Amino acid sequence: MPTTMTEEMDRYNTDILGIIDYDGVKSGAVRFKSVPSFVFALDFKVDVPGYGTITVDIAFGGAFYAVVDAKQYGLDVTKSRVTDIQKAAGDTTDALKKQIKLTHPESSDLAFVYGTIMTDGKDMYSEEATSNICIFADRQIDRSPCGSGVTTRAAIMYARGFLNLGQSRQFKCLTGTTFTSKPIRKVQYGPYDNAVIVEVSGHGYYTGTSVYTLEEDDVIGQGFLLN
Ligand SMILES: O=C(O)[C@H]1NCC[C@@H]1O
Repeated sequence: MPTTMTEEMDRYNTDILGIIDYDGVKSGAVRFKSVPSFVFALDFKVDVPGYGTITVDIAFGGAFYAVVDAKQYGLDVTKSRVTDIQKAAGDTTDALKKQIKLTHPESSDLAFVYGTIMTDGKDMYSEEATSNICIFADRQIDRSPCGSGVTTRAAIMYARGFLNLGQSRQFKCLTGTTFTSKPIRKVQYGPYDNAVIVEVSGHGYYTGTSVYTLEEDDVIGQGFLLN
């Protein structure tokens, strides 16, 4: 039986793969392989009104995120009020949208800052988990360490030489949920020769089954476009 994600991908002849362990009774570990992930800018200075000049890394791990040590705002991701972290991160995303133009090698519609990930600054390798909180879209707070977020963090750690191919790092968030993120393959992606495919794993739970139907005369159900 295949034992690594790469072997599984070869087995199914696919580039996209999510795997859920299931013993016939109970679900278990869940893992997926990311899209090509890459660093767009390291140590980018952004002027965030009310906070001053903040230094962020910007990278893509399925979406573009700014990754920043919460200490720059006088905050602590394990102790500060979540609303304070949400405001600082949201204001940073808003400021970046005005102060940097992003590009993506394949999809221009992905070329925007989707969120800001506040971290404990523990980027250098450790067997201990590093904590982060991801504030994304319209200032939503992720209840998990964020799949695309820990992909992004792994791409940055790889680029900085803090994480090697095949080396796992643990990420946790306020709810206590932990994800593992591991760069598994270096790839060339557009102009990025240091892009990586990242494997993210966590734990999944079965929540239910739905069956959807489209009746023949359901015209709206077929989709519509308002403009
Ligand atoms: O885990 C993820 O990647 C998603 N959760 C919040 C941000 C992304 O949409």
